[in-house]
Amino acid sequence: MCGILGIASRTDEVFAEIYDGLLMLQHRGQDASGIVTYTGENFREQKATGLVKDVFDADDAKVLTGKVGIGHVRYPTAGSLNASEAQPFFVNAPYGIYLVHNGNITNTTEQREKIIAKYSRHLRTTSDSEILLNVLADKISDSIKVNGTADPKRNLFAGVKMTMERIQGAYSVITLIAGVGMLAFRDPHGIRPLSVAQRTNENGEHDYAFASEDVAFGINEFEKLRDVAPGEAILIDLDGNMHSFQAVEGKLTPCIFEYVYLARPDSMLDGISVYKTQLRMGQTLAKQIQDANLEIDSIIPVPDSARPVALEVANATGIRYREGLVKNRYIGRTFIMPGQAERQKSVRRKLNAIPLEMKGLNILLIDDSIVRGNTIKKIVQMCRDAGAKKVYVASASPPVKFPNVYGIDMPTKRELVADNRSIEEIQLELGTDALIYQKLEDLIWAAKEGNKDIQQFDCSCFDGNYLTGSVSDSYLESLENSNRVSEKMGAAPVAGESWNGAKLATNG
Ligand SMILES: O=P(O)(O)OC[C@H]1O[C@H](OP(=O)(O)OP(=O)(O)O)[C@H](O)[C@@H]1O
Ligand SMILES: NC(=O)CC[C@H](N)C(=O)O
Ligand SMILES: [Mg+2]
Repeated sequence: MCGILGIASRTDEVFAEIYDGLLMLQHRGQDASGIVTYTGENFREQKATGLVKDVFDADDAKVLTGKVGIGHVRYPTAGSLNASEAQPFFVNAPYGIYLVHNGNITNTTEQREKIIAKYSRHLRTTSDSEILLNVLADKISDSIKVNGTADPKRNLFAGVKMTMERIQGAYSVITLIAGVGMLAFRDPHGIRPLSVAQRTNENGEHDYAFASEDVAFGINEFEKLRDVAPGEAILIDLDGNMHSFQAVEGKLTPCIFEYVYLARPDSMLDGISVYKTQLRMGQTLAKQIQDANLEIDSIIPVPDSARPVALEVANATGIRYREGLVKNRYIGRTFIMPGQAERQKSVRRKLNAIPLEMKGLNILLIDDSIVRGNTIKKIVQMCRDAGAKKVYVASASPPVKFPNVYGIDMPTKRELVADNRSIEEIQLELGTDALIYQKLEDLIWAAKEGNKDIQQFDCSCFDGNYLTGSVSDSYLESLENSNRVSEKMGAAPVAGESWNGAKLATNG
């Protein structure tokens, strides 16, 4: 997952607005940040590895002028960690296009070959997003060849349609196109979120914004219009008019893990409140906890993301809720930190047990998910060290058993603690006195209650069902061996080098 944002406004303060909006999306990616604005003549770009607050400064506000711009916060799920893969990406023809992407493209190998062999393009990085941009550019060019240059909107929409027919995987995208405007589109399954918002100035004119989560709108006084439909493209032209086009037929199957962990609780995605979904997850989990007949003195959430679930479990079971773990708020999200060693160390830096809530007590820890198991394993030990008598654990989502290929960093099966283990074996591995997982049907119910029109969710990390088509073993292998290093080295690669010493393609 990454966070993407775009604003087409009538004021010249778009850089500051994108900056503020990206801060609201920081939880979606902490590896790199980037913003590009368009002055009407030129693009102005700044991107680097790091958090939004570290990548941009007051001088950027002077340089990145213009009324329209797009931004990105990255959490790498394909390609490498290298700074050259920070987004937005640029291609200079046709028009000059900048692109930001949230998701993962699953047929990159064949698309890479086609781009190079058929269109004689050169790719500068190992990023799937760069491939997506180049396919889009090729397809818009193809349309220009057939239809001429007179109607850019027609060429853009035709280009998006052909791109959607060629690209597989998950993609929510915003592009900035010289002389034309801001174009956004969402894959035909709508796996990753994307919504559009509007605000009206005193002259009755509209500004528009796109964002991964609607929580990014309020800070700039935008009001959400709706979610972008799966398979839809929306263009905001440079005169501030909005045009929509259903590029291909879509069927909404959003990623259920967004509601478990990725999105902020104060966001609404595809008509579903993340917070309310988490409360409902608490209701269903409570039933299982009651059925387990454990003697529990207190329910303790693993901060932050498990709090709403734990609160509702406590309400439903009548067992007291206690804050027994204190979070150091200056440490980032651990699950999305690259490198296994880094993740493990950061759990210890991040959370600390309150002995008063532990000594001689039977506690039930609740977390939203158990992925690699690093977080909960460390916490269980920490609680025992602080004097807990029994440490039970409940996960608000089912066992994560399959790689995620749609933009969440769960690339390899074998690094998942639930891979090839029974619940008893996982319990043993994590060192808990009892282990309870949410049932998948309960999780689906919790999300679906928010929007009964949604027939199906992408639950692939729980059930291995890849809705965009079967995912080849070679693709999974390529993700596993990608230059993101993941847990292989336990650390980020030296600039210009991958985990196995091969040179990364940078700034070629
Ligand atoms: O099993 P693991 O691989 O350790 O990953 C699972 C943990 O990672 C996430 O927390 P994280 O610390 O990223 O963020 P949070 O503070 O928002 O909960 C998630 O909420 C779990 O606690
Ligand atoms: N998590 C994401 O959405 C990442 C986008 C893209 N696959 C990248 O790795 O940069
Ligand atoms: Mg957590």
